[in-house]
Amino acid sequence: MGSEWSLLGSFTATIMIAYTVFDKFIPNHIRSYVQIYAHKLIGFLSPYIQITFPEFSGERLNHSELFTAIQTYLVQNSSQRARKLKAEPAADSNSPFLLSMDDNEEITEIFQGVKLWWGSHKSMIKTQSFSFYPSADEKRFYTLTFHKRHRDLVSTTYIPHVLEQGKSLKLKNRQLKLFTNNSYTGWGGYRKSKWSHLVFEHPARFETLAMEKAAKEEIIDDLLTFKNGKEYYDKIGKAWKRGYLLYGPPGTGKSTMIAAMANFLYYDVYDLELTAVKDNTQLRSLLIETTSKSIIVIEDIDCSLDLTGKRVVKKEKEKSEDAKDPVKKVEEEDNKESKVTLSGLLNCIDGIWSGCAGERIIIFTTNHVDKLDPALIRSGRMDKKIELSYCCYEAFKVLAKNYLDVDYHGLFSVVEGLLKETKMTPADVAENMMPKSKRDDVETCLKKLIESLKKAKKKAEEEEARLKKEEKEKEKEQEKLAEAKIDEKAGKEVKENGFVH
Ligand SMILES: Nc1ncnc2c1ncn2[C@@H]1O[C@H](COP(=O)(O)OP(=O)(O)OP(=O)(O)O)[C@@H](O)[C@H]1O
Ligand SMILES: [Mg+2]
Repeated sequence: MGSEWSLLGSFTATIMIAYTVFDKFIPNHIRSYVQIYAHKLIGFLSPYIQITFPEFSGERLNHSELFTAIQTYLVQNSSQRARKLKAEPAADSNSPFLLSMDDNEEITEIFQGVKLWWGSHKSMIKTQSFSFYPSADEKRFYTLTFHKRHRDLVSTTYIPHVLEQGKSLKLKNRQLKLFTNNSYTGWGGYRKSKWSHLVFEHPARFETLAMEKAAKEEIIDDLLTFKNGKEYYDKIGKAWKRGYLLYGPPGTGKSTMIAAMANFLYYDVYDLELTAVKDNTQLRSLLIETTSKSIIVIEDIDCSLDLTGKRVVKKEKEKSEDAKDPVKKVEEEDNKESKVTLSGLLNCIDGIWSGCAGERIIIFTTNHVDKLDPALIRSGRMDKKIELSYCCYEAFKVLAKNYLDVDYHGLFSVVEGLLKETKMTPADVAENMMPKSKRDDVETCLKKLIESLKKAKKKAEEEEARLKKEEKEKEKEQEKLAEAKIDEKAGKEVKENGFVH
């Protein structure tokens, strides 16, 4: 084994020295010929096979999932064995930093009695243009070297094993992310991503979500069935996705519920701001870039999209004036209204979207469910519609536990009675009940809430009385108008016929 290792080491070193000399002193056109023949010669002489795994792949140089899985696998397996290590901040993990093998370092691994060598490399891409993204010009890759008699074992067993281990380790270590879409200013290649992300650290959980217990359990069951439903979706031949529509007045917990869902399922959240998407093509490429095990959220769908397909057209005169001003022209380009149409969105939801790897949830929220186009919310697109409404007694009890840490208090019955007669959102109940200083005990907080509920009740009653009064006045006016019309008609008849009925 030792001799094999040193043989490979000296062989690699010779090749590297030769390559450096060659890279520096030989002109480009000769270099490519020499490279082809040198590779052939190495292939002929060496009993070893080498596989390269580049960091970026494909025509658009997307980040390779393969590379990421290997990287995770090697971080776990190399830190004990490599002599040259590098420490990097762990953006995607629970620990503050990660140790992995340094660039141009190699480690050996024995798999089913077979020896393999992993190498970590970095090369620079020579670009002419000045770049603000120095790291984008670095090309990183891993190499896997093994004897050619193990070709089958490596390709059919070892590499799949590494990928599976890497992916599951990543899943185990990862932190949830909250993605937001960047407004389009030329997402150019791999340098500017379509999505930016932060670590998702919302504390919401189903236990702290204020709503009726039965409704909550139904949603949890639904989510669990979905999460564990891969085989079922395969069996029925349906894409593994689910659509939810959350609707209700502001402050009833729609966004909070989305956070609770993400924490419960351990899915990333993609917060899709439709107004920053210029057209259907961009929407499609954004959705294609989302990963599985994610929730895609479109908040306030009624406000984000012109559901009738009509666009606000600027007056021609204003347009031509703006066109003369170069600053306004640039601003206009940037602020151009979103041209995402309802049909584009629907196509994305059930067309392209279905073709993506599964395990995705899409959630729409709205304050005005009646404003939505039926096509958007029909079954199959929105599989479950969840109404989040004003605070009920059960929801209040959850909030009291969250905010005051009490399960019961003598004043609860007063609150219960008032909640039956008054509409108050969970957000307002929470705000009114929250201790404002250290001196505020449970009773003080509950009394404050009762006071606010009474005020809200009085206000609602006054509002109702005002509306009733307005209605009556309207009715009276209409009656008067009708009477005046009858009088006018009668007057005309007298004039024309000269008599009264
Ligand atoms: N059902 C609830 N359970 C627990 N907390 C709630 C609930 N509803 C509202 N809250 C509290 O009120 C705040 C606002 O709620 P949230 O943002 O979820 O409302 P929303 O329905 O998304 O409102 P909007 O329609 O304005 O987006 C939250 O930060 C949360 O603390
Ligand atoms: Mg919200």
